[in-house]
Amino acid sequence: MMAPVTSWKNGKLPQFVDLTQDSDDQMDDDDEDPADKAESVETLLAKFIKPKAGESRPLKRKSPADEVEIRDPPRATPAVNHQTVFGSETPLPQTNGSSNTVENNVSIVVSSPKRPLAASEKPVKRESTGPTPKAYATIAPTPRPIASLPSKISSSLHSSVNSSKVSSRSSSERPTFVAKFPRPSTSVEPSSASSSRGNSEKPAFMARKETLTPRHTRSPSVVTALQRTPKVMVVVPPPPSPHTSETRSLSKRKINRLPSASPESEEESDPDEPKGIKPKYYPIEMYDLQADMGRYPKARSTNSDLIVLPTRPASGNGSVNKGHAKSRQSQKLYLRELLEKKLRMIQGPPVTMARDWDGTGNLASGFEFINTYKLQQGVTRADEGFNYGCNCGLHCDPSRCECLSKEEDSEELIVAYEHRNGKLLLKESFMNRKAMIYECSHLCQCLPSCWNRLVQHGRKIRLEIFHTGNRGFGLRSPDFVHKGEFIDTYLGEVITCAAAELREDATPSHSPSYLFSLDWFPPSSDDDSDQEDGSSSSHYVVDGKNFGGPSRFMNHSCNPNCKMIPVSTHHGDQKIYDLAFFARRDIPPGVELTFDYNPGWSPEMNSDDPNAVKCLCGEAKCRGQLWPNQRKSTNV
Ligand SMILES: C[S@@+](CC[C@H](N)C(=O)[O-])C[C@H]1O[C@@H](n2cnc3c(N)ncnc32)[C@H](O)[C@@H]1O
Repeated sequence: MMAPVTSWKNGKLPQFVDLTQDSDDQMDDDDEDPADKAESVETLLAKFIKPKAGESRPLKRKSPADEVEIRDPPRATPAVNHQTVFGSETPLPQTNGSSNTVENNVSIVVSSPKRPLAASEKPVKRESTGPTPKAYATIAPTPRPIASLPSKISSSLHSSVNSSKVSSRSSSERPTFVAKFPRPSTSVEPSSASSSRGNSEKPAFMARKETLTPRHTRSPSVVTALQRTPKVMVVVPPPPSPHTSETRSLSKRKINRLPSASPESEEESDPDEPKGIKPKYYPIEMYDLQADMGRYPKARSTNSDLIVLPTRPASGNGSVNKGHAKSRQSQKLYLRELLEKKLRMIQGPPVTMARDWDGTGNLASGFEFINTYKLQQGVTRADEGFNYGCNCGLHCDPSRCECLSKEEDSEELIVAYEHRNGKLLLKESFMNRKAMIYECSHLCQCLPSCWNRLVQHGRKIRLEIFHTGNRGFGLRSPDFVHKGEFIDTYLGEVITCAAAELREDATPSHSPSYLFSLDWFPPSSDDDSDQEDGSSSSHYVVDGKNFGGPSRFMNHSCNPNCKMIPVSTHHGDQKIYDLAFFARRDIPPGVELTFDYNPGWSPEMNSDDPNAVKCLCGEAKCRGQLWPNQRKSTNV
């Protein structure tokens, strides 16, 4: 087996040596005194044949040329990344070392003193938003509805808020689904996974190995050879990955763990697709051929904890080889298992897939469940210094808690939750209100059981994804859901508005939409300009297409049983907050959970656009269309 060994001499790029030689041998050579070079061949042979006591015995001598290369100490670091893989140092493609997902590399600055800010400090901070304190300071006072501001802030802003803007800013207009998701191939921001792999920079040794050993092929000659010489047939280990040691170690584990999935289009190379599921890289077919010959049981033992979940369909459209009903069945079972494993990763009470639906292919392999927002490039949370907590003590006082917002033109505080039916539920009076809920945060002194903490504790009901038959998947609960009960939040990738537009442009017109604007607050004055640090000053958008939570499957109804309300636990961040769903009425078990995609709708808003997406909610007073605009469809 060939593998690279680095030569650092004069900063040269790695050379290749025969690794059939023992690695100790190399070490011996490195430690060798230069005088040894002058030793005669006879002396070396004598050493080799009869080593002295305590002397390590070389297994094989290298050629002089090799010795020179290896003996040089590693003084100059070559211009490649190195990572130890299987005991040898493997050069990796040079990357900039950064991930494109902000999730990994964005630094959220947390103010060191976790104390509630003094009242005099807060209003100044509240007036400004943006990713950095500096940016916030330059932004004009927020024309935010007074009624939706926490009391601490609204009092100071009251006089400065433009009332006409307030009235025109009806929250019923937002947030709404705004656009559509992208196709994986037209990623706006390259995903961290694909960028970190840097697979365009495949090292030379990798290319050579692939050329020399085309092991995983359906070629009849391979089959014949296997049948002729079953005894000597071995499963050849995978070639070295050009990527990372992590990829490599995952590959090793997968050899005997993934079921026999035979993707239709092996030649199609999706850079985001984990290579571990491709026979091109792993001897899946070899295994099956051997199993066919009775060498070992066909069903491989599976340790589900070690299965690496692919994020893309095994073949272009998630379908399987039509000619092989058997493998199609096993693929189906595998995808079902895969989906169930993914569902188990969702935090909280179980989320299941209805048993009567077996077409889980795309969903299983093309979607990832997440438990929190996935911040993407250009998206930053507001500095923690802009956050604050109340000083009610262990138990918040609803008559003075500074986290609460105030009624418009009133000093009365808006309390969102109350205890009913032994549960903490949304107050009926809040149901028709157009206001954001400000929950207590980690900066408050109150207990986790505080009545002003609900959404932050997460989902409490079980959920089931099912297929509606005419509107793609839908969501329901096997539990009785009480009126005012919190259901779940909408999750996804948080992307900039500009990125969302690009994603929408790249999406065919008849595709479902998973984009949800975080535009509760009016845009700042320099809306379309991007900040120096790469972040965007306009609102963000949540895209639940590729990553999301179960609520991403909630369909629209013109008579919905749920309502989306924005909820914040970071009161100084006007760009990132939760989109929480609450039950508008009691919902019996098994009834589909729906909400209004266009809550600001009025009859005159209905367009004659023939491309407007038809609503199939089936309600008596159905509006006939989901949105007044085109390019959305029910074709899911
Ligand atoms: C957030 S997704 C909802 C989940 C989606 N049904 C699925 O299978 O992934 C929104 C898309 O679902 C479809 N949809 C939702 N509600 C609908 C309705 N009432 N009538 C027709 N299509 C609907 C539309 O294609 C819409 O773009």
